[in-house]
Amino acid sequence: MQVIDNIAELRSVRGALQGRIGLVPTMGYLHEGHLSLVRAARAENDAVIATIFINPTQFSAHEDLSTYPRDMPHDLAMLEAEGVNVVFTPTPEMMYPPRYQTYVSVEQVTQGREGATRPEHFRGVTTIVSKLFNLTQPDTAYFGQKDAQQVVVIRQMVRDLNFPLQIFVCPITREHDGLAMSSRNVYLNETERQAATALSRAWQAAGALYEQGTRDPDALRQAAETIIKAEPLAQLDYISLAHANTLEEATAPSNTPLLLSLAAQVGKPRLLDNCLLPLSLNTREGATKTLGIG
Ligand SMILES: Nc1ncnc2c1ncn2[C@@H]1O[C@H](COP(=O)(O)OP(=O)(O)OP(=O)(O)O)[C@@H](O)[C@H]1O
Ligand SMILES: CC(C)(CO)[C@@H](O)C(=O)[O-]
Ligand code: BAL
Repeated sequence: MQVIDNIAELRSVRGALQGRIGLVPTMGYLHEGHLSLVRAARAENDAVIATIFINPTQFSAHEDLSTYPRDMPHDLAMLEAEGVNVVFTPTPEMMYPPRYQTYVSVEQVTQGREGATRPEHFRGVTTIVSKLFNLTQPDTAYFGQKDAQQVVVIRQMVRDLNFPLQIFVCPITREHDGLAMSSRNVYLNETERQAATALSRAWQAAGALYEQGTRDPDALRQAAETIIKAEPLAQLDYISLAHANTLEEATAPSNTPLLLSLAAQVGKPRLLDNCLLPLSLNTREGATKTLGIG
């Protein structure tokens, strides 16, 4: 495995790679969720490039950029064990040198949900992901359903800017009790860790109602909200029930694929979770075929 920390070397190593290239962009502090992306990329490509970069432009001033968890030696050992060919680990100064002034903004699907609470976030994500696509020129790039709005935003960007690549979406990898794996789970103490299961219990309640035939969007949102509100350590940020292709909020009963997504603060971290409805869509194939496919 080659670990590369500068752009010139990355370009030269990329130029020498043959066949189909899969890209897995991450912010590090890797867990099984990240590894599920790496394994999919490994199985479907001739070479895999992973990136580890805590991208400052997607954090607002009050967020946890300086304390975001880091463990580069452990991350590199995990990626090596998975058979990754190249890991790119740039510095912020390399990606955003002095006088840097170019940003990529997707205008509509960035609104609401994560975009409401983190107004600068997606501009940072689409900027860095564009740069990583340009530098690594992958055939396929892998993202997690956990950040479902991010998938929709990136797919919109790929279509609009004609990036010649395919996006694959991997389902959410969970702890045994349902909590979605996330690097920020490390911030949870024991009591908060228990309380954090409210997020998966919330979408499961809405999912069960949906499977029993309920289609009223407010009733589905309400089922999820009741669970979060019953957990004193969880502070609800939003619950959204939206069309999975466009992210337009659902206003009427519908049998087309929906995304129920939610965010809540539990102690220090703000946690995300979601499910596609019908629940049978929460697979790699289901998520790849529905999220952000207009
Ligand atoms: N539990 C998970 N299952 C599947 N994919 C995941 C999971 N967690 C993260 N990913 C995906 O891994 C990629 C890199 O994510 P990132 O490095 O931000 O990890 P994270 O655990 O989501 O961190 P954070 O705690 O900051 O949300 C993203 O495409 C993300 O959606
Ligand atoms: C896609 C990404 C690596 C861009 O910094 C980040 O937003 C993430 O880890 O989901
Ligand atoms: N996976 C999302 C990255 C972030 O929270 O900035």
